[in-house]
Amino acid sequence: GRKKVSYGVNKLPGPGRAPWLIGHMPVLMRPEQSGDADFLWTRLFGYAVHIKGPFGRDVLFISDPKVIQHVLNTPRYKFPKSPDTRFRIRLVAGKGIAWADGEQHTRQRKVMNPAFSPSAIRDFLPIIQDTSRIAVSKWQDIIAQGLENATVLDVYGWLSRLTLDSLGGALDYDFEALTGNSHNELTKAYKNLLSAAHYKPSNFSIAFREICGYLPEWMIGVLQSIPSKKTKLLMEYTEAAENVSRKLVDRQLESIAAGQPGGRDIMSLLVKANQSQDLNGKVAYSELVAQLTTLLVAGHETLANTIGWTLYELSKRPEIQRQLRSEISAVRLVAAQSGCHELASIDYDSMTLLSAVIKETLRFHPALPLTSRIASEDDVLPLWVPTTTNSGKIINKIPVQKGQRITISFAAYHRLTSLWGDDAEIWNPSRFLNPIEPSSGDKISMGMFSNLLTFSSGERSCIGWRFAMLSIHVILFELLEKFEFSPPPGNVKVFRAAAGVITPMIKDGSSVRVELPLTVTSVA
Ligand code: HEM
Repeated sequence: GRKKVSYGVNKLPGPGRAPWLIGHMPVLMRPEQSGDADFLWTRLFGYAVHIKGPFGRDVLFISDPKVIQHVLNTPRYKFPKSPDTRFRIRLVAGKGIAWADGEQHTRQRKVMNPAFSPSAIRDFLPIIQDTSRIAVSKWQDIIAQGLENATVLDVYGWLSRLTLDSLGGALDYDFEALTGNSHNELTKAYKNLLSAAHYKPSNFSIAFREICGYLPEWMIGVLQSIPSKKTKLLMEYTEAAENVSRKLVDRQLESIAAGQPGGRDIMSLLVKANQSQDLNGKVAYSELVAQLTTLLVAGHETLANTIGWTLYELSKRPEIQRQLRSEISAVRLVAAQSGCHELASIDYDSMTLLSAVIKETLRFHPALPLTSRIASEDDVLPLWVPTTTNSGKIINKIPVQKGQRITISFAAYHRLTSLWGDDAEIWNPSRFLNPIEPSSGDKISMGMFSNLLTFSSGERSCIGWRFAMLSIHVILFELLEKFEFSPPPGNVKVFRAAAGVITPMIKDGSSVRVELPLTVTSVA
């Protein structure tokens, strides 16, 4: 039998009662702006909060660094993704690595790692540079057509096409999203896929997705065939992506069979790595195919968002843009003096201000604001900051039982003043130029760098983080070198929509849409 514990998740402070069917999910998933509930709960109730999930379930809502470190960094899938989370992932990305669990995940990750190694990523640099320059010259053309040297552009729309094309380049597939004359089925199916599928879910779909996590395969198939606008969109997309993916995998298998060396693109590296595994290590053909969909979903809008929010913050700060531009010229000069006409990845690494600006955006606007896990066995979660239970008891650990749901708020964690300083509520890149030591608690060490959780941490962390960081550096470099960004005229308010990823949207009368309008001026 289980040990009786006198305190647990349901003894922690929290927002209290909620409707049985949907719990506090509407507050969390349909806020005015992404993170509203996260910040409010953390401010009112502390770093470990008791909320209600669908069907009366008790959920631990957590921003405490030590608990997060324990949950994400304990190996061997002790805290797997919950069934409803996996269902959601499966709907947008198929049964690829983000969906897989346990041993299947280990196998897939091993086969995919070579395509995301530092040296593989360096090979993708020219693709990212070339794609960025296509966007730059398109913008210059648009500006040249007007009377002034400035124009208002939907920067998010452009970034979304740019990141799709550069990811496509790394996958050796041409989406033709920037060239604009595309009738590509996948490009069309892709437009704002994540935001369309996740913005303002109804109470019905919140409960529905929860249930789907537990249904047998065939029943999900039947339910998905019930036509709704959102599922139809997703299914069209998944179908288009799988067609493309099959072509790419087949091409690589054929060239291996013909004894040819094969490409250096992600899918080729993936197929090659799989061929070199022994029988136990190999993943199935369908798993290879599912990876393309996964990579596009995981990498496309997340990248566009992060770069978009960086330009949004910079548009309000001309002085930081000026400093960045001098850092950019300096790097160009050093490269030219050493006889290189093209920049290498170490050149981008050397840019301290640009890196600080990017890190600050990753902290302030983490593309994925939260993730959900489930305890696979009874455990005790150590707290960084002691908390007080509803009965007044001060605790420094939380016992949890097998099956306990845990929602990790990256967004709230990234705003803890005890970790990031008193101005955590403000976008301020200088915090990464002169980092402060946290004043209290044990040392925290997690995430891919700088204790940021934007790419998560541990065995389920973002496999594409190096590719993402290089892309963000290169794209911002090319854009800031040629253009100045400022707020658009009028009183346009861009808001952080909670649409799975933190998406820039604007209100236009009674309708809202995905858009980031900025004034873009050619640098003389
Ligand atoms: C700024 C851009 C990006 C951000 C913020 C981001 C963030 C994340 C996060 C938070 C996770 C963990 C999800 C969870 O546990 O709930 C993740 C997983 C993943 N990401 Fe990224 N990502 C980015 C770009 C990319 C790119 C460019 C790629 C690929 C080209 C990629 C591929 C993946 C994959 C395959 C996974 C699943 C890994 C696994 O489960 O083993 N991501 N990402």
